[in-house]
Amino acid sequence: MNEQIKYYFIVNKWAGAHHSAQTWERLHQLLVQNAVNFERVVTKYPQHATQLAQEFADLHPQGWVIVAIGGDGTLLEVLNGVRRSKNTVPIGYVPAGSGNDFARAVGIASDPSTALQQLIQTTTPITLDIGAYQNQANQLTQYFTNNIGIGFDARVVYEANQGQKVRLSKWHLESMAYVSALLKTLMRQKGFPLTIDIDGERHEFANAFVVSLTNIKYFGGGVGIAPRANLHDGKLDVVITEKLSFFKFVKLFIKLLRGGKHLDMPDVFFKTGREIHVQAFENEHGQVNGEDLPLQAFDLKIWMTKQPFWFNHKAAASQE
Ligand SMILES: Nc1ncnc2c1ncn2[C@@H]1O[C@H](COP(=O)(O)OP(=O)(O)OP(=O)(O)O)[C@@H](O)[C@H]1O
Repeated sequence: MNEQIKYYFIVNKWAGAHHSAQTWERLHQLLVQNAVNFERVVTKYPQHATQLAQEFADLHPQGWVIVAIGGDGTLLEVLNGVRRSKNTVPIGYVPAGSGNDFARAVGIASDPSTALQQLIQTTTPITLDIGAYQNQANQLTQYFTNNIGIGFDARVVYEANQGQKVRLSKWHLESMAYVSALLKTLMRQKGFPLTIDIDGERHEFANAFVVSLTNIKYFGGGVGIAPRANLHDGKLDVVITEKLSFFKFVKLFIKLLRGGKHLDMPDVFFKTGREIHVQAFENEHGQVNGEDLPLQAFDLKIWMTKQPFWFNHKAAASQE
């Protein structure tokens, strides 16, 4: 434990289909038992974590770690707040969401109490790749730890978020919401025209369907879309498929679930790159870190940058 470090916990009690509130009660007890020096704040509305993180980072340039407690969406909000600050503050993360893909990718324990122990035993920050993007519609620079998706995966997120997830969570069946969203999207999502420039090389797709620009191996709660993703190489992994027949899609999905053999299929486009410009010319669903982006004709510039995080180095090294 680094005695000099203090922790500012930003708790999203709405994450994990509201189970995060109980998780925080357990974590709070552990913090008190371990005499950890901390403050905490609870988010009051969506995007509040961004404001809280920015304000705190502005006032506390040194000696603090800002810790997101929630899912990948809460981590995303905290990251964007920290990046808006004039100070560089390391980010910690305790997974308490439904998907928790970032934790899975970097080796943070899925059990929140164990993840908290890992956090408070950390002594120095680790710097990892993150993605930055600018939507040409608003020119605002935003950041992500996990991935951006356009089309299929984004629509699954959108469909799953249409209320069923929270309703089903009462019986711990939130994964059913994703299965139902997946089937619905498979039937409804059409292919769309897409142009992508990867480090200056142009690729065109008449019928894009799955478009994943990813910094980590997983999306959608543990689906290994990019098994070769590396958080130290300064590159994003780009995985694209066009609309396939139902049987080809099932074949792809099986390969995907069986450890990433899908990248070798001729129907799958895979490249890595540092600077990406992606344009979809029709209104499509989008997602970033599992959060809906408004339906739009996407025109995004994406590049890589670095962010200090606060977690166990050994766990991260095993992801290289
Ligand atoms: N007080 C609040 N009231 C309502 N929504 C909130 C509040 N605070 C945060 N949120 C929203 O909760 C949403 C869910 O967060 P998050 O993604 O962290 O959890 P999750 O969806 O359960 O997990 P995962 O993304 O890992 O599957 C985010 O969109 C966030 O903006």
